[in-house]
Formats: sequence, structure tokens, C-alpha cells
Amino acid sequence: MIIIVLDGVADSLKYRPTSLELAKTQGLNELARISIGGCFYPIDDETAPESDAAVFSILGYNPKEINVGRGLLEALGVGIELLEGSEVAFRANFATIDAKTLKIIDRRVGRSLTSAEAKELAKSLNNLNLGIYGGYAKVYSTVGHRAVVVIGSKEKRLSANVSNTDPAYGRVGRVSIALEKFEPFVAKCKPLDNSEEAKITCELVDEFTKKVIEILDSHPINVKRAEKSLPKANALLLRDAEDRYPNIKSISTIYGKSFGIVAEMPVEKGIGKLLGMKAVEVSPPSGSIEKDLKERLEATLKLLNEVDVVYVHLKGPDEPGHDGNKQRKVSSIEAIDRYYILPLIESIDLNKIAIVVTADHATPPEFKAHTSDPVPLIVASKALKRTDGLNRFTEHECCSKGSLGIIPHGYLVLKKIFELLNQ
Ligand SMILES: O=C(O)[C@H](O)COP(=O)(O)O
Repeated sequence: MIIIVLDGVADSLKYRPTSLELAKTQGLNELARISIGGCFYPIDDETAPESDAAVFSILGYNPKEINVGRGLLEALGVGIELLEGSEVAFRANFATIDAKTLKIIDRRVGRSLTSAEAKELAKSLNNLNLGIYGGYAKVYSTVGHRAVVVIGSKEKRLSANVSNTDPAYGRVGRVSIALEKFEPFVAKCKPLDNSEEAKITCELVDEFTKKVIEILDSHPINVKRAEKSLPKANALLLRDAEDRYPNIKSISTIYGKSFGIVAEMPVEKGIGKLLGMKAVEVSPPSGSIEKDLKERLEATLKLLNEVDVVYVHLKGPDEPGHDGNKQRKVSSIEAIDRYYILPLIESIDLNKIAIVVTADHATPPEFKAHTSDPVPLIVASKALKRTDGLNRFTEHECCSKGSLGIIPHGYLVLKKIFELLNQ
């Protein structure tokens, strides 16, 4: 089986036509016609999840039970080891701020920061001495404006039970939630319990934030960017702290099948590692969608020879959703259809291999953020005894006609799919 998760591909049924309804998708339509479908709430009907919690959920793990901070997953995804007890990992965004007022101008540097620029900036911050409690910071840039930050102390124990300095996301336990409204200022770190560890961690985080702004605001990369009228990457916003490796059952133990993963972003790579999935490395987005999708397709087909279930995570539609650009979201869906779905259908025998297509969460362009809306799901196979008569892979089609109905939690979905295919 191949499970294809199109990051943030769903929109909200409040804003129709949705991006999926607008897109011309010959391949997805073909799959829909041989499918059983339905919809599901990624976590529940009130949680707008980040991708990590949503992906765990799709794979059958209740994110509120496993309770893993995304910081650790991002770190695992780029091969960073954590010293449990004295180090805390965060997901970070290079951002553009007004250095005097700390007002956030763009949480993602207008998506204009190249990975090469981010690498240079990270170099200037790495092994930063925080001046108190033997504190230090390690900064690793990943894709574009994204980074991983590890805050550590040579003297004190630290804790991940601290709030985000990125105001766009909140925390329920270690599960990160996209906030509907937030004040656009770099937030101060707040300890989330009364421990000395959380208090010291926050002092180190706030010291880090201050030092980063001092160093980055006049960094030669930013001077050059300002000359070209590009936004400066002069702050790092931290979120989703984690300080321990959780004890989670591997995915093969749960389902009795071997799993592989094709993932583009560190967070999904990290999830794959944590759950013991076999990975085929693919390069980060290169700027050529066609080339990237061909590479992802080759990786999928390679893994298909080696494992029972291949999980494929394609980032494409999420970014234009965040940017409020519906037209670009539609184009991204159409590119995935043309360069990934159609050639995939031609390369495999749908009598023997089932294809599941779904989304990890909705990112409606009208909303520019993840929402809790239900997402569509199709299970396509020529071996199914019946189909739902779907014509398209869209929110309305799957939610209104799919016989799986609207499943209340994403973590119930994969078990249902296996049951369906075993009938
Ligand atoms: O693109 C990402 O890494 C996330 O899915 C969204 O995070 P952001 O709100 O920081 O862009």
C-alpha cells in the first residue's frame, strides 16, 4: 500500500470552491473512481494541528497520548542528538522583526531566505555562549527559513515545559496548536510549571532571543538583503520544545507490516526515524517541482519493492495555503497530479497495490493557517469489492458520499483502511 499525504491540501467547506475543487486532477479523479472514501478530523473537531501531530495521528498514534514535542522530531530529522536532561530542542523560524519593538513583520522572512543564506546565519550563531548557567545554543538551519535550535546548560538541568517565543502556535501538553489569533510580537518564554528547570530554560531562551537579534540584525547576509530590498532574517522564533526521547512502539509492531517513508521535510523524516520506518533520502525542494516530484516518485517505487507500506509526504500545497495564495495552491495540486499521481498509476498494478490519498490537515488560503476542518480520504484499489461512486478527490465529495463517513479522529483511520483492504 502507498499512503500519500498531501500536506495541507484540504480547504474548509466554508469557502467553496475549494482548491481541490478548482484543480484539474485527472490522476486523482481516476483514483477516486475506484475508491472507498470518507473524511476525518486530524485529531478532533476543535484542534488545528501542526503537521507532526497530524502525521502521528494518521499513522494511528494519538498525539495527546504520545505527547512528543516537534523540536525533537525536527532534530531527529537532521540527525542531531540530544543530551537528555541538559538540552532542549526547538523548531525555529528565521523571521523578520522590528529589532526595536520586537514586532514580527514576517514569521518566515517572506519565504525569501535561501537555505544557503540560512546556513551562513546559523553558522554565526552556533555554539553561542548564553552567559548564564553555563548556557549555550546550537543552531542548525534546515529548509529555507526553518531551523532547529538546541538550548543547553553545562551546569543546570533544563525542561521542555516552556512556552513558545513564536506567538503563532500554542501548546496543549507537548502537542502544538495553530492559533487562530495572536499578537505579532516575539513572545517572552514562560515556564509552564513551577520547576527550577523550566524557569532556567526560559531565562536561557530569552537570553538566546536577545543575542540572536543583536548578531543577526547587522549580519553581512542581512546587510546584503537590505540593499536588495529583501526582508532581513534578524530573529529566530522558537516553538515546540522537547527534552527527551519518548518510548513509542515502532509502527511495524503495531500493524505487523514493514513501513517505509519518503519525506521532504525534517519533521516527517524525524517521525519516520522515531517509528522505525525505512527511509529513502530525497533532496530538499529544488525550485523545480517537476524534477522534485519525479525524484519522490522514484523513491516511492524503490521502497515499494522493499516494504509493505510506503508513506509519502508531499509538502507542496501547504505553503501557498499559509501564504493565502489559492491560485498557487491549485497549481501545486495540479503539478502533484501530473508529475506524481499520473505516472505512479501507470507504474503500478492497482489490483495488487492500494493507494491511499489524504491530507494531514486543512490549510485554507482564506485562513492562512491550519484549521481543524475534516480532511478527505480515498482508498483506491481495483481489488475492492465495491466503490463509493466518487468522481473526485475533494472535501465535499469524500465527506458527503464516502461510505467511511466522517471519522472523528485521525488515529482511527489506518486501522479502518487495513480492515477495508482485508475484507
Ligand atoms: O512549513 C512548515 O514548516 C510548517 O508546516 C508550518 O510552519 P510555519 O507556520 O512556521 O510556516
